[in-house]
Amino acid sequence: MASSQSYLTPYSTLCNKFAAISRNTHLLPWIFPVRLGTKARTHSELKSSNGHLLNAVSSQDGTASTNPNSTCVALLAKVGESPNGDSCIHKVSNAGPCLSKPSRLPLGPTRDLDSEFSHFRIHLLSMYLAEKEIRNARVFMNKFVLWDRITFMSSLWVLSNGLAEGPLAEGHIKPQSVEESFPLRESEIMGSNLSITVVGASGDLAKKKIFPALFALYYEDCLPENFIIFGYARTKMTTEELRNMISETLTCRIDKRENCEDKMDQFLKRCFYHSGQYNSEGDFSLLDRKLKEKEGGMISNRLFYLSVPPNLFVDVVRSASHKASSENGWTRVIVEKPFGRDSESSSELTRCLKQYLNEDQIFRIDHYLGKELVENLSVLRFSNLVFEPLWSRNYIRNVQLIFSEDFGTEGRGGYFDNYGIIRDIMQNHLLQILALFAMETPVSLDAEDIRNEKIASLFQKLTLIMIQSVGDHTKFLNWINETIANDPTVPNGSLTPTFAAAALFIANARWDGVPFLMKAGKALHTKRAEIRVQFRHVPGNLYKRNFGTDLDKATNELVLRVQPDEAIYLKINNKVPGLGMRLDRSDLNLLYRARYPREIPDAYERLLLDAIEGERRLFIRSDELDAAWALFTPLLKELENKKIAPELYPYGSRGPVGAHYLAAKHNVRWGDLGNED
Ligand SMILES: NC(=O)C1=CN([C@@H]2O[C@H](COP(=O)(O)OP(=O)(O)OC[C@H]3O[C@@H](n4cnc5c(N)ncnc54)[C@H](OP(=O)(O)O)[C@@H]3O)[C@@H](O)[C@H]2O)C=CC1
Ligand SMILES: O=C1O[C@H](COP(=O)(O)O)[C@@H](O)[C@H](O)[C@H]1O
Repeated sequence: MASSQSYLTPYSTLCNKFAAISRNTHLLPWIFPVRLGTKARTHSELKSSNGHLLNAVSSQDGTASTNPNSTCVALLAKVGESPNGDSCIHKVSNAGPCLSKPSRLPLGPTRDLDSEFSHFRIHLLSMYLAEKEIRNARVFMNKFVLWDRITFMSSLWVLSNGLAEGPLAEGHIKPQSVEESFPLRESEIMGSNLSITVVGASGDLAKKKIFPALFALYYEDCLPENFIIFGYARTKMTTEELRNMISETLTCRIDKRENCEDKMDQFLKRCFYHSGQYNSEGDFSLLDRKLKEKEGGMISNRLFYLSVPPNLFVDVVRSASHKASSENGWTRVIVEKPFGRDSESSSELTRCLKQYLNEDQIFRIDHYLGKELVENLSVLRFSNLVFEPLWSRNYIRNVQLIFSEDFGTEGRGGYFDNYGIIRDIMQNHLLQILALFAMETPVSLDAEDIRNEKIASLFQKLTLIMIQSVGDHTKFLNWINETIANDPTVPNGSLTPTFAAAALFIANARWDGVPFLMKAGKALHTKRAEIRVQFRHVPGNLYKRNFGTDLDKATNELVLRVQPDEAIYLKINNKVPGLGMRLDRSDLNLLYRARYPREIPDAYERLLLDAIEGERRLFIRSDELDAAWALFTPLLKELENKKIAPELYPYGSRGPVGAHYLAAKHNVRWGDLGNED
């Protein structure tokens, strides 16, 4: 290694190069895919990662040591400095004027640059590069966890532009296994503040779901130490009134535990209110001022939750992005559905949002993806040997996705009449579940790999098959219940369906010919969401005669009950104990409340936490959304253009009988009709 001078001189010139990277927009696409792969970490893992890293450095230059601090000391000695122990890492971390404002570096809101450990690593890497030891630098970098490599690749780009070789090709970066990454929770990075603004704070969803979910996250210590929550809406309200409003809906779900009341008080103290118009940049500017006051000069990361009707999304995003974006941290926006009414309006919405936001700032929520059992689908499939081999047309006869609610459009008739059950439930919640159920194995669990797989292996190959039910035109089961007709918020003569059923097929090798049936309805006899997988008959079944004539009854069925009372059970045939040979259908039953006594977090908790941590896996990417609309738009247009009148079904019933015709046409019997269900 060279003298201290030779390290330091070129290092200082690198500052300008770092500053210049923001103008090198061609670098961003290169850095971007890697950034998407970042994972959150815990503080202790960061520390251990730091040790790992230092060991990697030391093994490079022969100063092998298992102690990060001594490695640090040894390295610094080479540049003529002699700090000791813990102070070493801090000293090196803070070195270099160009790194004093790391979050302004071109990577934008990446968490790693906020960390002093990253500064340290950049510094060390720059030593190698300054010595034109590009090979060593590469080896060094390859030892890093993915998270670190974001920092390093950006440095390498800049440095290699100005130093030894040309820009590094992507191929130089060795893929890192998932196991090797050490997630760091953003909240644990020092000196940053998280500000969450709930836009539409006076509304139903905010009260019912968003504030309670935020409180639950706070209770579980999942929010960063420094966070504030602002409610924003037109309604005139004081902060005190907002707190009173929220406190009415916060459940001490964990009330069996201690401190719930205290925690609630502490949580409410972090909540504030600002009243403003949704399209007023002036009002968002005032919000920005209040946010800054509370953020107290820390790096600010800002999350906006758009809990307002969709026609307000663009106004809010425009005003917020112009006037209330974070200046030194990240800004993210959670958007609630509906994302348009059809392909055209959805693309238009995406186009408008993207005038103000990048795709990676937009978190389109589909709260069904945050439900425990839906999240578990991939685990069940990909980490159990017994299921994946059966997961195809060879063994599966049909798949059923069932959603029912035992209440009608009450209170949301205005919204619902404009959308209907197909847009409200099928095009998003059920289709997303179908995609996760049927996709091919993704390359990794990375958000982009999963979403790519959903698109590539599935959406492009799906066809929606409909059924004729009434006359020549009604190709979709399309029912309306009595209450929508009587709901005062629904215009007279509404043709909006509250019940629908559909059959879909996937034209690929795995699923060819397997019907995927969906049915969704409001005002039915029960509230339930489930996935039912009916397996084929046992060929040449020795016990055939024990089942009578109805062989369907004897097939295995796997049920994932998403709600209520989460469960996974497998219906099997079993011998009834005794001297005779009587067979019985029994369940191998994993009832969550029996197995896991801890309460299951609400979907909104999981999704909010993911958005805070920048994890996109459970959010809808714009191309997924386009594909979902492309599937449903022609059908919706046909229904609406032809003004096909839905048939009535009684409130509280099991829904229209036509759903059975649809199933029968595809040799399917709905699984939710059996006695045991
Ligand atoms: N509620 C639910 O269960 C679910 C809701 N969603 C979606 O979440 C979002 C929010 O839902 P929800 O809370 O029910 O919606 P609300 O209808 O309650 O609207 C939220 C807030 O937006 C403001 N607002 C409502 N209508 C208008 C309007 N025409 N012009 C200007 N401001 C208006 C009101 O605040 P103020 O008057 O104070 O400004 C209201 O409190 C919507 O996009 C909805 O589709 C998605 C899934 C479930
Ligand atoms: O998105 C929606 O979901 C709810 C049902 O959600 P759940 O978590 O209670 O099952 C539905 O009532 C609403 O119409 C729809 O917009």
